[in-house]
Amino acid sequence: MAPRRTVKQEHIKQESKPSLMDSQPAPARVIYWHRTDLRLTDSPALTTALSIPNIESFWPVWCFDPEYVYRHRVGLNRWNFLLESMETISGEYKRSNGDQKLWVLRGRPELVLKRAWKEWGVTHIVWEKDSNAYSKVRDQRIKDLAQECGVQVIDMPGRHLYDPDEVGKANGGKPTMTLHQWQGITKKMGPIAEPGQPPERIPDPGSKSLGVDDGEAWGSYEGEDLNAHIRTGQDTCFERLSGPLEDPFSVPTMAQLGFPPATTTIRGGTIEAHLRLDLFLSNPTAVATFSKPHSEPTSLEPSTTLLSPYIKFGCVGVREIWWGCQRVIEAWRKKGGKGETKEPENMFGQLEFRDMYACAEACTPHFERIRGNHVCRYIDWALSNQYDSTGHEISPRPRSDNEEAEERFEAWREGKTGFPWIDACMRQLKSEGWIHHLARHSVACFLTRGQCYISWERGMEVFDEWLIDWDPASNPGNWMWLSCSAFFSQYFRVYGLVSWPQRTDKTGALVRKYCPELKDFPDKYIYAPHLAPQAVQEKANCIIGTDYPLPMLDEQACKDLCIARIKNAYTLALHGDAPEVLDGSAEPRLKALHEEGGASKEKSGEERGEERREKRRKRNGNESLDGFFKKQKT
Ligand SMILES: Cc1cc2nc3c(=O)[nH]c(=O)nc-3n(C[C@H](O)[C@H](O)[C@H](O)COP(=O)(O)OP(=O)(O)OC[C@H]3O[C@@H](n4cnc5c(N)ncnc54)[C@H](O)[C@@H]3O)c2cc1C
Repeated sequence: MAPRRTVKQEHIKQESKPSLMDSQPAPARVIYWHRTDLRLTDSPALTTALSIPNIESFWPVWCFDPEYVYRHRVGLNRWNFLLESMETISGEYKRSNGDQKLWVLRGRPELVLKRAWKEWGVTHIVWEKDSNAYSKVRDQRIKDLAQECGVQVIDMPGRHLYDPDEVGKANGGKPTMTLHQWQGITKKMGPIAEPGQPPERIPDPGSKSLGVDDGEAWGSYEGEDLNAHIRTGQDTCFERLSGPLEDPFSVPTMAQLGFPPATTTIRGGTIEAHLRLDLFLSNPTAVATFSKPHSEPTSLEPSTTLLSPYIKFGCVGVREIWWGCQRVIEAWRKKGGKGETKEPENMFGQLEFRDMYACAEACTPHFERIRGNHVCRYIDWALSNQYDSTGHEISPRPRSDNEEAEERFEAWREGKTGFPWIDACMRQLKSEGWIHHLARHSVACFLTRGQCYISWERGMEVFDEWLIDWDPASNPGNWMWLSCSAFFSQYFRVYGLVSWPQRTDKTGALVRKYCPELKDFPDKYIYAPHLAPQAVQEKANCIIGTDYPLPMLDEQACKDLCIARIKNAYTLALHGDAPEVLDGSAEPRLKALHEEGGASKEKSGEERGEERREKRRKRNGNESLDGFFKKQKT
């Protein structure tokens, strides 16, 4: 086992001034600002906050930010998960100290924090650092404000195995584009820190009031409410900074936000997170032999850990998972366990992928779109973002004149493509807020390079809204991977819409659950009901074309067309920051290539490379993650 590395404490400047009376540092009044770190365990930032000398008062705070509430599309399931996670940690605080809770301040962080600093005489604010672009801008605003107000800021990494900014620096400011590259860099950065001990007792809060707090525009928001379409009731969330008079500083409810109940069965919070982690760790063989490519996207019960929503909201620390797996596997080895899986398939590989994307995002401007994104290949997808002559995205987005693409996109989103595997995955996503990784592969491949040739930006937005585990690095990163825009280039490997799900479930259980109109079809036709004879359709009480859609496109013909076009885009070899992409001349050039059809006749570098890799794999008998994909029929 790697040597224990403890959390560095040098961020705490010991500059709390000694009082004149004695050598004690001046009393510290500390706000711990929770963001997506809703846990008390494995939190270097919280540990640091609690080790500030001579704490007189301590407030764990959450800023309910109107920017997040209105400016970011968030589905009901993610809202619900967030609120449950906030309630749970509030309860944890209360259990540690009856006077404590999560102090929820409703309004813009720069307004409500400033108010709290002033009213509560705050000396320090501490938070877990985020590396994504949005958080960096927000955090800098708060840092500047804190400096003006004489409040000391401490921000500590802790969300990832390694600080993505530091990994990026060690990589010369460049994004990590392969796991191998990320591993090479982090190997030199020392072992992954072990999770620290959770706090024993939380100090008392000082004042429990912020004085008169209504009448101010704490939660004012000028822009369009992007969640208006899911609000069914009145939104009263921001009426007062400290929430309802009868329950001050409480966690908002779905009803106060004007939302109806969520549909997901996935419960939020750190208790649930640890139960789930313990359950996974309780089966050492499963931990040691975990193999992502061999998990089952068709399974009704998740065949992977389903820890992602908890990791997203920080209900569990990544180091707890990492070291939990290490310990279980070591004990299993000692007992003679055999057949251990390796990176990237195993659980360590999964957590490393997350870190790899975080570093890529931290080092890539405009990671979430094509234009201006230097790691993303330019492909002339349908329904790409539209920009005006000054380079600003046109908003609200005009409907494209490519009606066919608009209709296909809508059908994909609503689970009405006529391909039961795709439809079941999309309906599960909408209803549960989570789908298996390989289900994500299937629907993303289908929408982009597989059949529809629609921009990954559109698919990513739908995931942004519906995933509970939405992550600003992993979501665009994986969409670029799946669309062969970055990270992965074997665009000729396309998931079969029937053969792929059949690999792990010939009976179509997931389809029967999420597309109940198909539930009485025999197994033979469950993934392609349009091929069933009329009599079979009648017996199943479902006429294809009436009760369930006909396939919206020809799978094979569209696949061939996509491959040919993407090959042309690879030949053109432009990325999102190329002058031709920025000035709009790339599109006609690529369209001309499609019309000539020339490039597609020759084998591309990727295809030739793939042939070489395949030969090597055959020689070595080695099954990599990609090798596994190759095995399935396309
Ligand atoms: C198109 C697409 C979009 C995705 N969007 C997101 C997203 O917004 N947020 C997100 O957390 N994951 C995303 N993923 C990655 C992955 O699908 C999920 O992390 C995983 O399915 C979560 O389930 P789990 O916790 O059971 O995973 P497990 O297999 O049990 O893995 C454990 C943890 O490792 C991490 N992880 C595993 N695979 C990946 C991966 N490929 N990329 C990044 N992290 C990974 C996650 O934190 C996950 O919880 C996306 C994948 C695709 C193909």
